[in-house]
Amino acid sequence: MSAGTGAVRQVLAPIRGRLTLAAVIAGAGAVFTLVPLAGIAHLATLVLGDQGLRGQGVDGSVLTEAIWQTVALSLLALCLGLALVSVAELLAHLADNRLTRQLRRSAMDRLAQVPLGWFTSRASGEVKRALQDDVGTLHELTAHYYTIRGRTWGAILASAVYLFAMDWRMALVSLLPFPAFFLVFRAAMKAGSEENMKAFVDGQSRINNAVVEFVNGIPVLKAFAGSERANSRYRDAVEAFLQAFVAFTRPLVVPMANANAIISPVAVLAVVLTFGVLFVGLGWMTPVEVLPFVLVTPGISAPLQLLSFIGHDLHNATGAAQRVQALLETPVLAQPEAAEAALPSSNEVRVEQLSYGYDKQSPVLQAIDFTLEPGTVTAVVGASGAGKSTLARLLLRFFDPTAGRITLGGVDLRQLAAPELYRRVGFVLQEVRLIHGSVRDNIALGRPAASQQEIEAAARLANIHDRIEALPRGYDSVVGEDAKLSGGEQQRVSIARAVLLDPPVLVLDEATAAADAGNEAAIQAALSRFAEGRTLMVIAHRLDTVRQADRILVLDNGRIAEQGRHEELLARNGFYTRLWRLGGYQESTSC
Ligand SMILES: Nc1ncnc2c1ncn2[C@@H]1O[C@H](COP(=O)(O)OP(=O)(O)OP(=O)(O)O)[C@@H](O)[C@H]1O
Repeated sequence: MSAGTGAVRQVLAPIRGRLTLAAVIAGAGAVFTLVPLAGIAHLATLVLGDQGLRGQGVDGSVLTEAIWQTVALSLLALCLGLALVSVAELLAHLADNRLTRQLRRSAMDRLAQVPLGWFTSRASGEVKRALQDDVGTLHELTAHYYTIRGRTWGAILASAVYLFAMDWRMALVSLLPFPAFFLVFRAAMKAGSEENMKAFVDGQSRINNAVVEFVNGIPVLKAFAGSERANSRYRDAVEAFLQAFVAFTRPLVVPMANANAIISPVAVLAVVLTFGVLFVGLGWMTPVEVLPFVLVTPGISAPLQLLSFIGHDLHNATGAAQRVQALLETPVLAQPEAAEAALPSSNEVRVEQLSYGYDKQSPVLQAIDFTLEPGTVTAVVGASGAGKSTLARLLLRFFDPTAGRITLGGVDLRQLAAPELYRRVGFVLQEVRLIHGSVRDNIALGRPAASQQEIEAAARLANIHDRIEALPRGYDSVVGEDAKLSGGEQQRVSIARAVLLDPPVLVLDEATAAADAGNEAAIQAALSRFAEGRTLMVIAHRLDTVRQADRILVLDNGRIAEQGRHEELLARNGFYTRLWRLGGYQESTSC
């Protein structure tokens, strides 16, 4: 069993029994729908055969009754067969619905527990692909693949058994084209080597990526690279795919055409008739005994071809199942058991011997120690890549530290239930995420029960109330539709969201990054009002925005290089002073 088929098995495990049942019922349905063909052959034997009623000189009324019985039985079998196939389809679709619901729920449950930091390193497109596109691809497999397999195998086996029951010698030769098809088909598949197949699949995914890149990057590419070069990557991907496609399909075309020709109904009929004439000539069979073979054997071609085509569905679903399975197995952040969960005794945050690395080889933060005293402002500064944002994320338990710990009111964050943590520690981060909903919903995200007055008060404090009032539908305007907000305005909405939660501790990461000068002043004013009386950790590139902090931590390469107040650090003439000078700030000690 390959890893791919293993993933399909695992994903389908909850509904495997239902799918098997659906396939068996569909197979039985296919058997019944073949009965009318056997009925026609039987009618011919009744009417024309030497062993039939005519041959034995049976009177007309018995013959008529036998004919009607055969017709009635055939019709009954046809109706029953169609009903069984419909029941099987219904079962498979119900199982598919069940699986889709279960997969989406499990994925959402899982995503609710994965570290928040997991989302920062993944595009939302990746999650959407697994939850929407891949679950959709699995639909083809669950709702159709198994019933089609059941029907095709049912039809093939029932036909073979019937033909052997009629005349085993004729059955043997009539069915010869089918093993021949398999031999040629296998040879064709070998000709389309695995390497070519891999290049074909890789080419397909390169095109997908290039399309996304092309569409996302059109404005930048056009502005900087000129419209001529804008789509060259996409064109290259299309060309490469075309070559891979030709390399993959060229060796397949002739053998596949041969394979399909061998089992085309005309070819199968030709074989049946040739041997039929021969067997009749030899006196092994009567012409009417050849009829079942003429009627039934060509009917095996279509299901067999279908069987070879639906192999593609399985192939497509394999990749989808692997991605869904990977999403369902994303490592989660351990939450304390209700009995183990502790409540913080204060709002003091202590960071003790904290180390963290996104991967084991390269530590991003090492042996960090500091305390956020209640009611104080601590600023974290440092060069780009020093680890400032990582420190903020650890404080919000986006990840757990590799070594050391962070405590809130004496309780390790790992022992604190997530709602308790986010009730006490609010945050406004670089990447503002507004949901597709009204501005009111966006502000009240953490406290849906908040009153309109409370929401407006939060928006006023965040300096965004007047702007919201000016929107076409005020607080009911929908973000991205009639509420087109600039980066700085979105940031103020996210500040209002944090304000409404009224957390005693606040982590701000580059809160002014997305703002222009006017917006920045508005944001600064909002933040200083909001921060009043709270424990604040602010991360900033702009040193002039943090001069009034009670303490400044200067991060260098994941370690605290210096700490103290602005004046103390400047007086020290060390790393902070160099950063200050590099920033070109005029004023030195007064603030
Ligand atoms: N999700 C991630 N996965 C892997 N490495 C990461 C991830 N996020 C950040 N890093 C790496 O960790 C290091 C510290 O990054 P971090 O964003 O914390 O620095 P920073 O001081 O906030 O930088 P900046 O001021 O430019 O935002 C960098 O080398 C960065 O490449």
